[in-house]
Amino acid sequence: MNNKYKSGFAAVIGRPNVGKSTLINSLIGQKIVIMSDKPQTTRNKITCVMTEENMQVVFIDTPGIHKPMHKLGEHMVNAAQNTLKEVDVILFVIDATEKIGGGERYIMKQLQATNKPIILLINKIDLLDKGRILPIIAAYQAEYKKICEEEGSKSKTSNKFSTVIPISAKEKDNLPELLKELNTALPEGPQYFPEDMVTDQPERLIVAELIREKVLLSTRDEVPHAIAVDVEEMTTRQNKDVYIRATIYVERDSQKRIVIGAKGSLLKQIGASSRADIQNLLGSKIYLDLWVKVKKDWRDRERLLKELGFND
Ligand SMILES: Nc1nc2c(ncn2[C@@H]2O[C@H](COP(=O)(O)OP(=O)(O)OP(=O)(O)O)[C@@H](O)[C@H]2O)c(=O)[nH]1
Repeated sequence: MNNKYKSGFAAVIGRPNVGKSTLINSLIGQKIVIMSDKPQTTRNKITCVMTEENMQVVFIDTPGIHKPMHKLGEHMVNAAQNTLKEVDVILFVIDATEKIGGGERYIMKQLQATNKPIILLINKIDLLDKGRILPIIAAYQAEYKKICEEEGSKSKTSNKFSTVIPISAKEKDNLPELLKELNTALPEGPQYFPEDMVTDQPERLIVAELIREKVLLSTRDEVPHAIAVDVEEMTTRQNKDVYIRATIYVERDSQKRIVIGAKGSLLKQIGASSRADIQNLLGSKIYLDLWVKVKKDWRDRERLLKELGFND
């Protein structure tokens, strides 16, 4: 029956750290979405395109929905809420090893207002005994029903998830089931993007995300999320080598000292590992010129947010 070509948009929603980036990477098979052990690292909406024989899915990797705390938080929340209105299907990812908490309830409150099909993905099942999965599914279904009733859900859909699939994004368990459900949920449509296209984000933004990931990984907890990376120049030389100049923005002098490290040692390390990843991504030899600058309270400056690409 399903032999018509399908295409459309799928939003990936979930609390920070539940595995959204890992899921997209597993599905698309290339490292393009920032991954780190720190929560809330996915700030840009990176759109990935997955082209299969029977469908093309454009994944919107939303920033984790959470309550606004400062301006940057508001941007993230707005981006995620707008995304919900534009898509054909919503993937709600939860971490099976964590109890349902305020974060999940907050998201479910927003989901009940949409009339889009919602696929609940119970992620990280590789960390659980099989017997523990069914009670988790039941708990989520009961909680969602309760929230829909409390909110007097006006949506046309029933107060149920369309489908629930236990998965392991890391081990790629049950991902074929997910593809099947996506195919059912998507409307008939053309292949919008060329087959070899994986993301529609400009390369500069991806390069900035890769560098940002390296800074977060190498500084551990010493430099919080108060960093941004701006790729100021990216030029391909005649011999096809690529020259990249990028600036890491921090909020305080002390953070600048940490990122640079003793005699520049940490910055060198960040540069080396970033270069390796970027080389992999672009397939060319990379010259990376990295700078660190202090911009105080940059999180609350609208203009700067725009400059750095957080402009929706
Ligand atoms: N064991 C296990 N770990 C997983 C799985 N999926 C993700 N993880 C781990 O969970 C952590 C967070 O994963 P991410 O993919 O960065 O999470 P995210 O939801 O994109 O996080 P934000 O970008 O902060 O919103 C990483 O350490 C992943 O390796 C899984 O299926 N099993």
